[in-house]
Amino acid sequence: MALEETIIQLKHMGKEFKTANGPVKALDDINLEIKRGEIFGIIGLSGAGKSTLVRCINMLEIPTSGEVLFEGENLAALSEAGQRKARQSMGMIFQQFNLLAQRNILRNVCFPMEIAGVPKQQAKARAMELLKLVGLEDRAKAYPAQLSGGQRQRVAIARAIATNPKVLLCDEATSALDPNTTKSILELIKQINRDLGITVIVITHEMAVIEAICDRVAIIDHSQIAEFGRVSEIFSEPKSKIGRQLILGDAVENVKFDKSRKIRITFDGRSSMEPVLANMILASKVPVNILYASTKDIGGTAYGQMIIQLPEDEADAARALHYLKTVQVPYEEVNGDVI
Ligand SMILES: Nc1ncnc2c1ncn2[C@@H]1O[C@H](COP(=O)(O)OP(=O)(O)OP(=O)(O)O)[C@@H](O)[C@H]1O
Repeated sequence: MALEETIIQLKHMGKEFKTANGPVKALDDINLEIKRGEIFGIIGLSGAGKSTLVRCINMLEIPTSGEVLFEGENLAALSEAGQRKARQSMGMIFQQFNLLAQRNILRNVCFPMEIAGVPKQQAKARAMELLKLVGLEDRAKAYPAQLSGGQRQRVAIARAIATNPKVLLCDEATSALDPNTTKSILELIKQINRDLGITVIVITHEMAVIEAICDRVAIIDHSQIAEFGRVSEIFSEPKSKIGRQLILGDAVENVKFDKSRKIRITFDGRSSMEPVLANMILASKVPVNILYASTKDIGGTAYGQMIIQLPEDEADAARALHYLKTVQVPYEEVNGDVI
């Protein structure tokens, strides 16, 4: 699918909360464009402003500055009916599922359709279809308490897409789930994006979630966007400090290196690690020391960084560097302050 058309645009958006202890700036000058049909990730540490961002997108919060455009229209300037329509175009799922405990799961899925005025029988038939889509058609009469966490999130997904939204907002939707269940829920979200063409916005503090399903990602830190771009690009070469911490791990900051000459090799998905290292050793004719490595395998290719101690002999070091240049593996010399 060509991801050219912008569905949501945030323009200089800011949000400040007034509290007893003075104003709290939750978001500051946020600029983002989300394309129709993509899976867009927003990642950041706790308190960075992720939830506020998503709540501004679906109008649960009103930004205190800037604009949110949905399909080119400023949400704040829409009539009440227009805002209702826009809100119905965005389904949302949460970490704690937020199902109605007194309703069985069929009636949970029917709920947004009831609010939208869909006739009862029609709503029921659609809810059954959706329960089938999420693999729970045989549990229609069960109550939320009788389901596992993963099953509850499946019901929440069915409910969120019941009114045919254009966007699905997922706020830490897998944070309460174990790794296997997380995987299956992410697969379901990906399937919904692919088969129904629903744009997905994923809010998470977990890199693994971004790696698993997102096309592009924005890293948010202290209320601002630190960097954004394609997941493969950000993962191979995070430019912001928070990006490097989230992607490469912060351990490298705490490693003490000696005074020897060192390089950082960046694996950006074009090269796989083992042949590069083996051939570099062959080229320099001396073993090299790996001082630090933080690499990930994303879709079969290597991303991340390695810090290597160069051979003491200048000529050996030059041969090793020459090899890296020849095979176009990016590297840079680093000193004591390696991050
Ligand atoms: N209703 C509110 N009133 C006052 N301050 C708020 C409110 N909502 C959020 N904040 C503050 O705004 C900042 C951003 O919070 P937000 O919940 O958006 O972060 P987050 O990245 O989603 O974090 P978490 O992952 O912990 O939920 C925090 O400092 C938070 O305390």
